[in-house]
Amino acid sequence: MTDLQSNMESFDPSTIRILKLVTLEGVPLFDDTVEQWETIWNFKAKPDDLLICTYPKAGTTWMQEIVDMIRHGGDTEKCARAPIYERIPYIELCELKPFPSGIEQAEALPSPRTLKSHLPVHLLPPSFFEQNCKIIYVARNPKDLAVSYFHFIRMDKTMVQPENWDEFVETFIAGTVAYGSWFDHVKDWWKAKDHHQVLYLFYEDMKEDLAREIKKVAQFMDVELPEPVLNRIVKHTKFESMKVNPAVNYTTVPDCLMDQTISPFMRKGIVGDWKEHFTVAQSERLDEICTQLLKESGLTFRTEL
Ligand SMILES: Nc1ncnc2c1ncn2[C@@H]1O[C@H](COP(=O)(O)OS(=O)(=O)O)[C@@H](OP(=O)(O)O)[C@H]1O
Repeated sequence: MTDLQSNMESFDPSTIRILKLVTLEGVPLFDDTVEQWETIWNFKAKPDDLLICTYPKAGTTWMQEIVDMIRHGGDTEKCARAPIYERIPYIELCELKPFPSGIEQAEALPSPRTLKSHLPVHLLPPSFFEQNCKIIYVARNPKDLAVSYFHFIRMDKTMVQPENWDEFVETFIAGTVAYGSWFDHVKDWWKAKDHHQVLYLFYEDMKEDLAREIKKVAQFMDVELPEPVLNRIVKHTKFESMKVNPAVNYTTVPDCLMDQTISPFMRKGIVGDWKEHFTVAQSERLDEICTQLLKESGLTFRTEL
């Protein structure tokens, strides 16, 4: 068992508090992140760091496991060495003392490191760009993402609970949720790919043809993937496999922090679940706003396959 896991096991539930959102340069972030902002902003990325960046609930964990499998030649045992949040630190996370912050975890890792962030482009520590680090961005259509975010918040005991789905949709569209406007996030990272080493991928494409998207990731990482290794990675990172894998499904996090009886972290893993949640009016409104806000960017999203 790793130190972090034994810390998890002895975690004192009475230390949990609900995180407030504090706006930093137009983006609501968790208060602990903002308190530690100077340390986060001054994080020293190394040239061989690989960053996985997403708006929350876009398929981060999925990409984390794919990258770790590629780095380890498809060796599933090596990828079970620790939970995903320990193998790939979430750099701006610094809630929950006495756990180490994302930065402390990153600093303790040997290179080459893989790191996770949900930060928008303008808040990413500048060293990632100065060091010309490779960045993989995963985007997901806003309807399925909003549904996933809603259910995640319901089970995450450190987040302010929305009244109900209708209220959540409004806050999501208004960008008053953690990490701010989804529209700005996906658009700004889309623009960033023209100036930096950013591989921009879509959750829906991964669902459509996982092998094809894994090959793109491996090529970006300059790793040759022999067919049997690719097949192993595909099998290991399918939703059905990840759902029952304790190294990625967050079941190692105590229930008092993430109550997966309310909603599992690996919930449905599909494209189109939004149809079970959005009213026709909500769906049409979001479509309209999307068309308006994304039209100049050329970015389009698929909401069904
Ligand atoms: N392998 C695989 N295939 C398909 N879908 C997958 C997979 N792994 C994770 N997921 C789904 O991704 C959603 C969680 O998103 P994130 O990992 O980005 O969450 S987080 O921001 O890191 O908390 C969450 O989506 P929903 O099921 O729609 O809630 C997960 O189920």
